[in-house]
Amino acid sequence: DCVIQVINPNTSQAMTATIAGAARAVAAPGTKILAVCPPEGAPSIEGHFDEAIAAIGVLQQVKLGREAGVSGHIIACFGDPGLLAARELASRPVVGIAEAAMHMATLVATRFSIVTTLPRTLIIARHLLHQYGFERHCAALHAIDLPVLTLEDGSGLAQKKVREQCIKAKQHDGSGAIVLGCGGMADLARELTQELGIPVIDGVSAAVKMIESLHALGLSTSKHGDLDFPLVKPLSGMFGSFNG
Ligand SMILES: O=C(O)C[C@H]1NC(=O)NC1=O
Repeated sequence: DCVIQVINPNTSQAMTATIAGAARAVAAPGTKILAVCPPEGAPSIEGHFDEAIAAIGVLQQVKLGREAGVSGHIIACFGDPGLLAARELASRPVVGIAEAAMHMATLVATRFSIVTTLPRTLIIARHLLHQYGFERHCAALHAIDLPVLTLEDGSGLAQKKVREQCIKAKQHDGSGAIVLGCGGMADLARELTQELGIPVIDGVSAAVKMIESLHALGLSTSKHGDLDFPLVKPLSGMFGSFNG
C-alpha cells in the first residue's frame, strides 16, 4: 500500500481540509492520504519571508513522516517551500505541487498559463519556472489579486476571480493548459476544465499521482550526491528536534 503525507505548509486548517479533499478525490484505492500542517508558523504563505518560515514547518513534518514510514511526501504550497531541503531529509520521494502541475501541463500542452493569488508572488512562480526548466513552456502568469485565505472565506469571490483569470488566459495567452497556482485552488480544477474546455491543472492531485507512480516504480529520492541526508552536526535551540 501507498501512504502519502500531504503537507500544507501554512497553518490554515480550512486550507488543509481543501487540500486533503483534492488529494483523496484522486488517490488510488490502495493509497492512504495523511494530510498535515505545521502546528505553528504562517497562516498563509504570500512571499519570500513567509516561505522561509514555512520551510521549517515543512521539514519538521517531513521528519515526522519519515519516522512514520510514509511512502512519499507532498509540499502542498505553490512555492514548493523547502523542497530540496526536504529531499535531503527524506528517504522517500518529495514532490511540490508547483513542479507536479507544471510537469503535467507539459504532457498535455506545448505552453501553459499560471493563475495564482497575489501579484507579489508571481516572482516566486517565475523563480520555479527557471529552477525547473519550464520557462519556455509558460506563456503567461496571472494573479487574482486577493490574499490566499480569501479562498477559504466562503464568499466565493476568490473562486469567481480564478474563473475570470482562467477565461482570460484561455482567450489571450495562446496556451493550451492552465496551472492553478495555490493549494487552496485544488478543488476548482475539475469543474473549470469541464466548463472552460481547456485542461486546468491542480498540483495537489498531480502530485498524488506522481508519488503513486514513483512508489509503483520503486523510485525514491536519490541519496547519491547532493540530496544525501544532511551532514550530521549538533543543531541548537529550536532546531534541536532535528538532531538524531
Ligand atoms: O503563493 C500562493 O499564492 C499560494 C501559496 N500560499 C499558500 O499559503 N499556499 C499556497 O499554495
